[in-house]
Amino acid sequence: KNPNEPPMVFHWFPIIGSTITYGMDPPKFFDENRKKHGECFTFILLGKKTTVYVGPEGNNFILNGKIRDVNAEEIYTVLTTPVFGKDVVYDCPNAKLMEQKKFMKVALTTEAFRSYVPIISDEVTSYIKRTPDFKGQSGVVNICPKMAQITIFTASHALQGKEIRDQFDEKLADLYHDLDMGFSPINFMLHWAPLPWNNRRDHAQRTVAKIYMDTMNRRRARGEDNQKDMMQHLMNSTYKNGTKVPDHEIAHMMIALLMAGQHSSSSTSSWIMCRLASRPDVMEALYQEQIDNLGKDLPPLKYEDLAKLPLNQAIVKETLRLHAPIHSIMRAVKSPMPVPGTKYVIPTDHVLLAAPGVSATDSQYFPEPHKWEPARWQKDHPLAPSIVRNEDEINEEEEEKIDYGYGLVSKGSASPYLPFGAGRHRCIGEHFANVQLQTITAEIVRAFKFRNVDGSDKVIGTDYASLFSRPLEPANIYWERRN
Ligand code: HEM
Ligand SMILES: N#Cc1ccc(COc2ccc(/C=C/c3ccc(C(F)(F)[C@](O)(Cn4cnnn4)c4ccc(F)cc4F)nc3)cc2)cc1
Repeated sequence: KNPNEPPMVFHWFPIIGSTITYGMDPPKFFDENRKKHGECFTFILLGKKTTVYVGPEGNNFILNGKIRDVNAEEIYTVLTTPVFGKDVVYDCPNAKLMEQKKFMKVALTTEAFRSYVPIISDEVTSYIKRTPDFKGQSGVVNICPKMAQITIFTASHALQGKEIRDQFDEKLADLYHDLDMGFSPINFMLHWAPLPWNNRRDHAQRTVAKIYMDTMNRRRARGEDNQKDMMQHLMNSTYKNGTKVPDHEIAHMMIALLMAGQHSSSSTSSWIMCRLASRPDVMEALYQEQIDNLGKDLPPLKYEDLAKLPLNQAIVKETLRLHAPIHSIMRAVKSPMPVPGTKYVIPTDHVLLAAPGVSATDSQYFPEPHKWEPARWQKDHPLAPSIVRNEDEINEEEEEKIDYGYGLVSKGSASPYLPFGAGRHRCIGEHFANVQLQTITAEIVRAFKFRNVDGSDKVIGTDYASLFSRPLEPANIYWERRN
């Protein structure tokens, strides 16, 4: 029992430690141990001493840690590099990742989002028309695979461009599935194993990268540089040391963006649909909000309309508060880290684990924290977060911002709501995700009324076994077409 280290969670076996209890239900594991040991405690995850530090202080300690103290790529590269490809994201020095994030973020402009809204709307409406599961006037559907389909089409078309999206129908869909099989927590441990799915993953990675590189060569051969999509922007980008971004790195960044956009949005949009089915009253309020603000003939959605639908925006915010796709953010400790206000010094053989979702469901910040109540994000609502009146206000007014090389990001050290992380590794896809999710939600609300099959307000449990927490399957929803 070392007084200079955080308390250790009791466990019977070495190696296994608390892996199963944590892996089955991370939020329950965090809550139980926070009550026993306080906000900072250590447990054994697959043989690694893993120190959890929750709450705004913990989020700040880990997410705003100095680059000489905390390291992301050492933990994540075994998972991401076989799937994305070499020399990008976690397979390069952090300074290079910061430049890559700048390139990616610069291409995600308001002007680009203006063009994405009609694209996403069309993908949703045409999908609803052509898929057999939505034939007829009403029925029951297992919603997760449908949302995965809708998100892959919208994410690939908007983020990757039409020529890539059109290849998605045939071979890319299967290749994407093989790539995806490699994206699982088991590969944190078994990434090296010549398991059948790891061989398929490697073949898929090489094939998908080749599709991107052939597309780039075709564009050059035809002198086409007018396309205003992500690939074109990356082709025109140059690192600070003067070298142009090599084609294989462009292809690998495109795969990374596709994986990020797909998993986070398909999980979040599935949760949105499950939550709407549990609250038909909210779905009606959303429909009425569109009529009140866009006119009863509901003209085709455009980017500017999204800002006129505050409840629609709050749906995404509240769903991410209860269902953040990334429940555990991890860092390797590179030099002993004293924990302010305690006598703990975290040694370099520990891994740090931040769990922003813990403070997002803490009644100290959010009254009735487990109630899905999108209206709480509107001013003066009885359940409005006391400290976080509205996360944007905190960011604009009081919150400190720092530029790590890809634009100003909030430290988020005061905020108990950080579904997109904070600090150096903060998400650059937040605005794209909001445009995509709000557009998908608004189109689904126009087309259907949802309710739970048993008419209750219950919501399905969470599957934590995959990399991104998502609804347990099947998540059946009763749908009825609005005529
Ligand atoms: C609801 C949607 C999303 C959520 C909740 C989300 C969440 C996050 C979180 C929590 C992080 C920090 C990870 C860490 O600190 O280790 C992150 C980083 C990142 N995300 Fe997202 N994300 C979403 C969508 C996207 C999209 C659509 C893209 C790309 C278009 C994207 C690209 C990235 C990138 C490039 C990083 C930086 C990783 C790093 O710097 O280490 N994300 N995201
Ligand atoms: N027995 C057992 C047993 C034990 C344990 C468990 C569960 O344990 C854990 C522990 C940690 C984690 C971490 C999730 C994690 C981290 C990084 C990434 C990522 F890097 F991939 C990402 O951030 C993803 N991202 C960002 N924005 N959108 N997507 C990203 C970044 C940049 C980029 F360009 C593309 C990206 F897509 N993805 C996911 C998940 C589960 C289950 C069972």
